[in-house]
Amino acid sequence: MYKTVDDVNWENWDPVVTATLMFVIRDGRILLIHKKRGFGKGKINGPGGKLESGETPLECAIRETQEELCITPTGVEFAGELHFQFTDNNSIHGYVYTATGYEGEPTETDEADPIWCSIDELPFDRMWEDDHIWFPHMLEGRHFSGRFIFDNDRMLDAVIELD
Ligand SMILES: CNc1ncnc2c1ncn2[C@@H]1O[C@H](COP(=O)(O)OP(=O)(O)OP(=O)(O)O)[C@@H](O)[C@H]1O
Repeated sequence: MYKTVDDVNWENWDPVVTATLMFVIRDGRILLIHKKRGFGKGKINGPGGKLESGETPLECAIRETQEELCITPTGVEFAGELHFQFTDNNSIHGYVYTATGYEGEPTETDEADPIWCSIDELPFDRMWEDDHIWFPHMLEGRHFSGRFIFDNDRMLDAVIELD
């Protein structure tokens, strides 16, 4: 049973899922989604999802943003990595990207509803519990690597490293 980040053998950690997140940030605002289905349904997050075979995390992040919001992000940069170990043995390795712009118009799809938020008023109470730990670093443009233990929706422990 995982309780703390130190309970995981990170050297040999073999995540069940590799996934991505993309955050378009411009003019003091960030483009988030209300996730309508799948893992994290009902929460506010960035567009993103699971890696498909043969795809790089960057390609996945762009594709998922196209699929979920009908936009193509531009000015994309790597922001950080997230390592989630769940008590039920699920585990997710997440790659986070930022973008400075996009082509197209953010549009609601079956998976997601676009929401523009001021970076000063983020809806952390409706987001995953880890987000408030690494969002400030992402918004400052610092690279981060986070390790987290979750029991379902509840975060049990967190460690964040900065470059
Ligand atoms: C535990 N704390 C967490 N904090 C922040 N973000 C988290 C997260 N845990 C998962 N995520 C993200 O949530 C998306 C799941 O989406 P996703 O893999 O697409 O799930 P979904 O069930 O919809 O699958 P498909 O759409 O069928 O691929 C994916 O971007 C992933 O990075």
